[in-house]
Amino acid sequence: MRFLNQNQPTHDLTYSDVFMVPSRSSVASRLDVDLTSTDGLGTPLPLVVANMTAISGRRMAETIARRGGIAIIPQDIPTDIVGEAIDKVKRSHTVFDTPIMVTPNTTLGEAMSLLPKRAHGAVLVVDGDRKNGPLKPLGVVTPSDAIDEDRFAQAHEVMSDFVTVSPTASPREIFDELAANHQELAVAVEDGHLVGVMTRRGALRSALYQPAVDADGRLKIGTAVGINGDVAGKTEALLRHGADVLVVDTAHGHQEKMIEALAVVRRVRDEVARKVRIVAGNVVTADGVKDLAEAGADVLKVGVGPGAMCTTRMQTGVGRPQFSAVLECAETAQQLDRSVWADGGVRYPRDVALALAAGAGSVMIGSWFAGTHESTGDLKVDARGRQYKESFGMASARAVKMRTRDQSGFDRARAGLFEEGISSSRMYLDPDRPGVEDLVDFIVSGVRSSCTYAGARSLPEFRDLATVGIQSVSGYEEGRPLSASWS
Ligand SMILES: NC(=O)C1=CN([C@@H]2O[C@H](COP(=O)(O)OP(=O)(O)OC[C@H]3O[C@@H](n4cnc5c(N)ncnc54)[C@H](OP(=O)(O)O)[C@@H]3O)[C@@H](O)[C@H]2O)C=CC1
Ligand SMILES: Nc1nc2c(ncn2[C@@H]2O[C@H](COP(=O)(O)O)[C@@H](O)[C@H]2O)c(=O)[nH]1
Repeated sequence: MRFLNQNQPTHDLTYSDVFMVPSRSSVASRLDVDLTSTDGLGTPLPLVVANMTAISGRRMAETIARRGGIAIIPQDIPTDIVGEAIDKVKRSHTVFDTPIMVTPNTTLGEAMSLLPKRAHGAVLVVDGDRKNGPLKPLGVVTPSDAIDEDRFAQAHEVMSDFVTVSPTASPREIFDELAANHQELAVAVEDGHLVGVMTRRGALRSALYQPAVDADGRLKIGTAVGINGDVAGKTEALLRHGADVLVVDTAHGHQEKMIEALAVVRRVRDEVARKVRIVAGNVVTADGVKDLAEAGADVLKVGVGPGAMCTTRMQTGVGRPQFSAVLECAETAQQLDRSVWADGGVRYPRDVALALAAGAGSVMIGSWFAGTHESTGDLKVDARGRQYKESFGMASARAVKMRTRDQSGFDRARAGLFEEGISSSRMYLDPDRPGVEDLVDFIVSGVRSSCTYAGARSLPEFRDLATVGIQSVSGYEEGRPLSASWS
């Protein structure tokens, strides 16, 4: 990356402070751009879902991995539950989605309450015990099946037929089959047993994206470890459960306790002999990168204070504008043969592109993904009828209370005084992009386009070729679209 007109910045910059200019390009199509991450994880997309309790669970992990990214399960979740989440993700199909399933006797009211958990807009009625053995799909229930029906009607009484496809059908064949039948959801069945579902849009996505898979061809998932408590025991358990990356995470990553924790995580990883990448943070300086790299981190997580749930900068005055933090840390990491994740502050596709131009190997997103069907929270509706999910920061009093649940009442109450995050915020679902895959489409189309503007076919090329300028507030404002006339 270079600065336009050789203008070296005289102060640190946020994503909003910068822009990129186009360069002469030989890349004819945005589809010619390879967005494989450069952090050593090799995920087909450079996108990571932040380890935040309100956001990252197994539905999120499965969905994002199917499209090429990876989710990190937070450190506050009990290890056995994390193990179950890993197991479920690993057993998920890499191409077909997991449907919401109910038994034939489930009430319509209950079936409809489950609908927002996934973006398919349908609930599948199945026969069989989903814990033991194959399931037989019987029908689907959609909101239109529910119109004028009693909430206590049973699913088998209101369900409608579905389009059946073979698991070996191509996305194009499935799309065409659905279009010919004026249907939205296909059910993949093999020997009468359920394999998964695919919507028309899912068929398009399957043709555009590659799943992020491990050496055995199963979907990837990462987990976080804190620096307190039984770091060795937790690390070993997570590795044995099958975690594909370990994120050693704390607010102030450049502290000696982190360096000690990293040594433990690295030792256990080598003993268990699973060569997963170790990510550690958060840091924002070259010195932080050097110390954590020396302590055993493969990837450095960069960002103090840019997060949407974050009160650190207002509480402490500590942090650093994120574009400059990523740029400096990525340069140092590259010299040490390491990589960085740009963590926090991403609100638009442009921010992802700018983080990658600054040298990030992948970009971590939290709050933006909170307002989606796949985040962990329950869907709520405000007084104006807008759908939202509740989100909260991992250093908020709410999260601290959960994290310290094994401590005494006194210690918990004292820890709660040191909050540096928002305990409750509303993340509204965008009616045009209510699913995390809709946001992935939005981000990926933007980033592919950024790459072709720079003349880059891959992320290493993008980092080399991007030309970045510094803009005023009015420069940024000029780029914002208007939803109404200006006079
Ligand atoms: N990226 C960011 O800007 C931030 C991210 N977070 C996120 O919140 C989550 C919780 O992190 P965290 O609060 O570190 O909780 P942890 O449970 O990981 O504990 C942090 C440990 O570091 C010690 N510590 C020393 N100095 C600090 C400091 N300035 N801030 C916080 N802890 C300090 C704490 O001791 P003691 O409590 O006794 O002081 C405690 O032992 C993580 O997921 C983290 O990524 C939190 C804040 C900022
Ligand atoms: N200072 C705080 N930072 C937090 C808290 N919870 C999470 N985070 C950080 O934010 C990013 C995600 O950023 P976003 O803008 O995409 O939401 C996350 O990975 C953490 O590093 C918090 O309570 N306080």
